Amino acid sequence: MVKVVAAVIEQDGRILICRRRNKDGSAGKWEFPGGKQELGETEQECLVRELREELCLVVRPGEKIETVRHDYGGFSVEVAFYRAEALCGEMKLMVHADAVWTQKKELCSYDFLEADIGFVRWLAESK
Ligand SMILES: Nc1nc2c([nH]c(=O)n2[C@H]2C[C@H](O)[C@@H](COP(=O)(O)OP(=O)(O)OP(=O)(O)O)O2)c(=O)[nH]1
Ligand SMILES: [Mg+2]
Repeated sequence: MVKVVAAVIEQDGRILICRRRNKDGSAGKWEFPGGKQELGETEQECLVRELREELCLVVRPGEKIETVRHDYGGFSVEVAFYRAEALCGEMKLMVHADAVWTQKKELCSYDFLEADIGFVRWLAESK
């Protein structure tokens, strides 16, 4: 079971989502920025590190919204979705093909990674 932490960064009713590069697994799918938790690292530390590495953003982790387990057939993941606040940094795409600040209600029109689909539906309906 691979443990993954992902960030839900909301600003002015919009949420930051990122598109995976074609060379990655799950090519071209949309996701919340984040990545695999390293040994000896807390979930919050992982979130801060991943957002710095992937987008050059300094974030402050907020509440854990939900944990989702998903079997991709061959490997399974446990994704912890955290709210996060972007403190500073100019966003720069280091690993993703694209990033979009989407309206919450438009979230469902993006082709997300399988593990995220239920969560995305819930988030799109949330206030
Ligand atoms: N970042 C992220 N990964 C997700 C999400 N949903 C989901 O199933 N995953 C899966 C895809 C990957 O199999 C795994 C970790 O993804 P990752 O590619 O971001 O890991 P990483 O940043 O540490 O990258 P790497 O060092 O392994 O290249 O979690 C999500 O919303 N965000
Ligand atoms: Mg990642």
